[in-house]
Amino acid sequence: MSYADQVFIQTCKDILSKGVWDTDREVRPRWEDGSPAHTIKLFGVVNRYDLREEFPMLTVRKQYLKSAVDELLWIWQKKSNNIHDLHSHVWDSWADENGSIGKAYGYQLGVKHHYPQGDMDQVDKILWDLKHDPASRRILAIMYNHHDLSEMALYPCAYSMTFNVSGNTLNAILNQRSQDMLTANGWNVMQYATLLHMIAQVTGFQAGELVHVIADAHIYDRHVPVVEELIARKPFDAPKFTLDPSVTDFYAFTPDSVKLEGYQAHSLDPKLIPVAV
Ligand SMILES: Nc1nc(=O)c2c([nH]1)NC[C@@H]1CN(c3ccc(C(=O)N[C@@H](CCC(=O)O)C(=O)O)cc3)CN21
Ligand SMILES: O=c1ccn([C@H]2C[C@H](O)[C@@H](COP(=O)(O)O)O2)c(=O)[nH]1
Repeated sequence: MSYADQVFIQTCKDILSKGVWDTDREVRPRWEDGSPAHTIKLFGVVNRYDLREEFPMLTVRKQYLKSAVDELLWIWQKKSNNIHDLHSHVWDSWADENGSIGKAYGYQLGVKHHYPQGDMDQVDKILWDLKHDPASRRILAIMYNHHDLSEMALYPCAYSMTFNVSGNTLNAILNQRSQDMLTANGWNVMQYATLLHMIAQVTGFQAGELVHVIADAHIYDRHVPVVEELIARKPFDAPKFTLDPSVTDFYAFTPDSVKLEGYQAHSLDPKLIPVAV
């Protein structure tokens, strides 16, 4: 059984059995028909994935790794905030008439800051530190910039990634303030596991643990029956993940740099997953 399935199933069971509904409150997100999208949530979920053991990928529902990696590279490599630079439609509902999602995600990672080593953005600072100062405990990127929140279509959810070296191993903590379990838990985990593999490869480390800290892990009301069906399924084993070993420059990765072997997964009709906006 894929370890990511085990974690997903347990987290969803915990949310459904111990979670708290927000039905008595006003909430921001809406369904397509305009009704409020309520959730049941659990506060403070921490999941650990050891990338040396296996790649964290769901099999209880088929996932599209290349599409997820395309969005990851849109943020971390292209540092774009425009959906015209994205090959999927996952951000369409939050874009303005020019395709912009405002000063969120990729925009924040593209802003240059002044450091003792020179002016660079947060991604290049991470790459510089891992190459020149791997003992540093200050290697992180953060997109939750209060100064610019009023100009973001959606406030960053997966908002910070902290890198930390132990021996030859590169570990990371993904901080996420809000997680839509059905739409994006598997999606975000495989994205940031891939990022850890990529950054480790180009800085000469072995990818180790990804620790995923989620403040508000929730299941939307209309997703509950789908989640109940998914967690009753019998998972397959995790696929084998490989990253093109010839890539030594972070900016040379493409979605085709990732490969999966032996990925077996249950299908799920996308119409069953409406996304609350
Ligand atoms: N309510 C909500 N949940 C989210 O997960 C979410 C937001 N809003 N707003 C911004 C982004 C958009 N996200 C999304 C939206 C849709 C898919 C999605 O439909 N994924 C499909 C594959 C899509 C494709 O490959 O083109 C899937 O099956 O995983 C994934 C992430 C995650 N984020
Ligand atoms: O990468 C992402 C982006 C977004 N989400 C989810 C989490 C929430 O359900 C919504 C955002 O709504 P807020 O009211 O701003 O929390 O999007 C995700 O899970 N992963």
